[in-house]
Amino acid sequence: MWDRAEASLEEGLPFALYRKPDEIEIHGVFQSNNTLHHSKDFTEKGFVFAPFNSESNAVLIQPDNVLEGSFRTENEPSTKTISLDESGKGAHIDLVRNGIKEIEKGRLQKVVLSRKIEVPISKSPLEIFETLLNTYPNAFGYLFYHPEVGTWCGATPETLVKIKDKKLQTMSLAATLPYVDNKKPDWGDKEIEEQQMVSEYIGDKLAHTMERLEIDEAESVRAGNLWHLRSEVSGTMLPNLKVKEVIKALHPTPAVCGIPTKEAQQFIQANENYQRTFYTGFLGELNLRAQGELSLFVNLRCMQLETDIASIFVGGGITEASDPESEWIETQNKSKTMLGVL
Ligand SMILES: C=C(O[C@H]1C=CC=C(C(=O)O)[C@@H]1O)C(=O)O
Repeated sequence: MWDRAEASLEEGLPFALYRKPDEIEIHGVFQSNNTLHHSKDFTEKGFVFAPFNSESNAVLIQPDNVLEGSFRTENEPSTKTISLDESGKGAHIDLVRNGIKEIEKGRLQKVVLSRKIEVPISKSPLEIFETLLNTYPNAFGYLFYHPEVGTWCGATPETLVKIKDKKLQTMSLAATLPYVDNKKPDWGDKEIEEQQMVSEYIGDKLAHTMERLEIDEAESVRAGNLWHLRSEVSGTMLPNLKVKEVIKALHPTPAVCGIPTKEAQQFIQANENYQRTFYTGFLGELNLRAQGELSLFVNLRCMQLETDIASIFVGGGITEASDPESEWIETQNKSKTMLGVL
């Protein structure tokens, strides 16, 4: 599979390699020509790669060749010290301040604000992906390539939605604290409220589409060097509900956009200093195992790889209680996830 991926990169042919959280199997979806396909309504078969902007088309890698293999994780001792760069601090703090002002005016309840960090790289995409698989066994780890889209990889902790036999699973994931050895996180009111907003939003959005819907209590989950708060959400879809409607209800969730969605999207578009493209979009298997079965993840803790440069994307949820300096530190901490594999 690795040779095939290497050859596809050389020949400019699209593919996706991925490993689901806590699994050992690696899957490869390879397309045998370089056509840029899109998914119209998520009934197609393949690997989907969708941008943040829900109005734009989702890219589809057609499964001309599907390969499976296993990957034995070697726990690479992390000897590396990650040096963090303070450039971009002023601009990010201003962005967060503007977000808080907008919330105080009552136009928004929450908004997720992000930035891009560019770093030089010397490793190949496959070397980076191998380190990523070794470093983050609990995440959804992927390497995506399309000559017209670029090369992306990531280790995301967030499921957008899994559907099988009309049974749906998703999650409300928000709030961040750094991981400290042998210590449980001590969540403050800001974080608890931030995650509750996401749970309530998902509940409201899905309620009318489900026969049954359960939202579990929030629990602390570890994602690399970070802690998050997560509630598992599960339900049974109404018989005639289409997958497209479920995705429309869920993407973009307030874990990556905000509340209300449209106003938060407009604020992000007008105020972030770059284009998110595929960061905070979603990706994964579409009808590959059976029609109506999918396994999609939110594109977080990710980066776009170019020949000598990687663009790492990091953001955080802003509420009225946010402190700009802490939000800056949070994005610095989040950047360590990808910096650690370069
Ligand atoms: C937007 C990101 O994280 C989201 C997911 C979990 C926790 C988040 C937070 O604490 O703000 C964010 O909502 C990111 O990692 O770039």
